[in-house]
Amino acid sequence: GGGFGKKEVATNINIRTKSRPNNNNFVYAGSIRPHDTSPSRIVDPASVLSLPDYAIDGIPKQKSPPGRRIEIKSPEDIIKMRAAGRVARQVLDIAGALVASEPGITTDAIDAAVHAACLERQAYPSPLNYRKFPKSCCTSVNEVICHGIPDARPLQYGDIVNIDITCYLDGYHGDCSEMFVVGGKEALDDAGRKLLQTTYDCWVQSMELVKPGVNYNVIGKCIEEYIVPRGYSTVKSFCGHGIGKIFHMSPNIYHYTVNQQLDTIEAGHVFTIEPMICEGLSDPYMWQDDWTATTVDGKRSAQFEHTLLVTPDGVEALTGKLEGSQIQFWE
Ligand SMILES: O=C(NO)c1ccnc2c1ccn2Cc1ccccc1
Ligand SMILES: [Co+2]
Ligand SMILES: [Co+2]
Ligand SMILES: [Co+2]
Repeated sequence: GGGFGKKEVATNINIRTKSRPNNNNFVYAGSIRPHDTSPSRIVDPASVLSLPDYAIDGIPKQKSPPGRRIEIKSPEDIIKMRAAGRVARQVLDIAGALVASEPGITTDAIDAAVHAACLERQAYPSPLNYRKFPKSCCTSVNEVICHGIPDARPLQYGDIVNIDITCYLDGYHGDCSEMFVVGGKEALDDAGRKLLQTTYDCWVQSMELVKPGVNYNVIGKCIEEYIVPRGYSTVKSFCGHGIGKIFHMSPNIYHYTVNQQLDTIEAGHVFTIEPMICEGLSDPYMWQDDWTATTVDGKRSAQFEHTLLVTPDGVEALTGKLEGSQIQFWE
């Protein structure tokens, strides 16, 4: 407020280019290093259909349904979540096309394109200022497990990068991510191809199990039993999550075997499955920025994510690929 015509802008986080904290004795596990981040992008509230409750102060306020109850979406909720999921998919496709068409593009430039693509669709880029996160998407390269911050680092030939998009459209979030290979399949070593193929396959198999009446624990069991015999590990510190009007809500979705009965999957539940699969150890190692999680051993990690709606006879990926979506070599 205040001032004539001064627009209240979403995000009041620091607006200076921030050189990343990097006191010299921090030991990095792999070869990725933090690069400078650009000033946080702003959102004019008039340009989006609605703002999430954390947009100004960074603090999510809506609470999940009481207890660990899992929300059953109404028909109106579902219509709006399909729209949010479709927008998230469109934005992810735009980001992926940039990786293919602009060799050497920085992850910050990808973030700028994602930010613009969200606003063009009157959607708010959900990660922006969510618990003070400084950017509009996550870009996680090679040994970065998740929540990589878009910055001035140019993508390099042979990098694998997860781009994680969440869009808030007209009151509902849609959340999806996918891997991209800088330079395409020929730029990637055989071990990298195997990592991506195995991660994709365990993810698809776990989604195919989703239908009413099944226990949530089948998801993690399926993932872990598929990847461990193939020599990989699955990250336990970050989960999939319920999603709707709230970015993260119950239930937690575990990507590993939990030896106990969890809740039962029911029609109308909406949640993400987003396994993070590692070549080596799956323990996260936090950078000094408190966001970026890498593997402890510097080996690579891969992730895919869909927002899923449980239907009476199975499951629907609300962020599923569309007519124009690029099909990747592992699909
Ligand atoms: O579901 C997610 N991606 O699929 C997801 C979960 C939690 N926080 C997230 C995301 C994406 C971006 N942030 C922002 C952030 C907030 C606090 C710590 C680190 C990152
Ligand atoms: Co550099
Ligand atoms: Co996501
Ligand atoms: Co998610």
